[in-house]
Amino acid sequence: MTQTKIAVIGGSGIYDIDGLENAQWVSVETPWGKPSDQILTGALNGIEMAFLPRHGRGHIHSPTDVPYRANIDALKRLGVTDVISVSACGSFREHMAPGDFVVVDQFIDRTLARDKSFFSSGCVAHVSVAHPTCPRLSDACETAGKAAGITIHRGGTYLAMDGPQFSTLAESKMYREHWGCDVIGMTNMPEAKLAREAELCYASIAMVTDYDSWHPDHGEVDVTAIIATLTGNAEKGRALVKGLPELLGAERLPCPHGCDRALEYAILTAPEKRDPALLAKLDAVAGRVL
Ligand SMILES: CSC[C@H]1O[C@H](OP(=O)(O)O)[C@H](O)[C@@H]1O
Ligand SMILES: Nc1ncnc2[nH]cnc12
Repeated sequence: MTQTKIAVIGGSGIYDIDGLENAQWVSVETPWGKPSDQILTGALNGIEMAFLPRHGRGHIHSPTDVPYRANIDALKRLGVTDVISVSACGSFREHMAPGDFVVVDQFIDRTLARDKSFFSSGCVAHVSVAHPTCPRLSDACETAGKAAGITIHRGGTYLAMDGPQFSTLAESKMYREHWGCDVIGMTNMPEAKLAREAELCYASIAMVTDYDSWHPDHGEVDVTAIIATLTGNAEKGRALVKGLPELLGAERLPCPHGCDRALEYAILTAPEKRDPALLAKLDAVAGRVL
């Protein structure tokens, strides 16, 4: 029987979580380099937990330089089954107001300068990301959020941009009016794609911190105001996370949406043509099918 192990990847303003039993920061080495930081492991209501600050404690990594592959590999290596991404985002919708949470279910990936796959020549694989988030895990996040009294919107399209600068007014209007995006951030891609390749269920909780730059009644994006909103609403995030163990339970059944079997038929390179060096690096993320 597989045991549930829930990882929380904390975004800007979230560098720690409290309340874990037997909490311990552990170092994890990966073939893809060092993760953003040590990983806090422990348990919550009898369920194993892991917490990784995406930007590192002290906010060291810029959105493009976050070691996304090392982060996902490290979580997989620790036996994580479910990944909850918590991030700050700008909103393109009036009703998704600062302080609200959005359970993101779609992405438009505008990032360029990032390593987006564990696979490459020597072991070629193509996974589907048509539905990049796990509905089962998203359900749990929505339920936990509502139980914690959070205004939480189910479903939303997240525009992932490189940054670190915020968008121009023309970009902001284009994403909102023509591309149908609901929120914007700089980190959920390629994180979600890599989680799928590693056969991890992934859900994204985006906390609205601002209206980006499109809103006529709000000024330009201001990082000080973003952090103030994040800090002022941090308790909501903590309350949501605390509700997850009970909802997910200790026994991890196969994901009804197949996230944990994403690689089943994905690898195309013939066994005798595979690069042994790359296969060695794939031991954690693809070991199940190699
Ligand atoms: C602090 S404002 C911009 C910064 O915040 C978000 O980070 P994260 O997604 O890790 O919460 C956003 O994506 C930018 O990286
Ligand atoms: N407006 C915005 N654009 C990109 N990333 C953000 N993170 C928080 N607010 C953001």
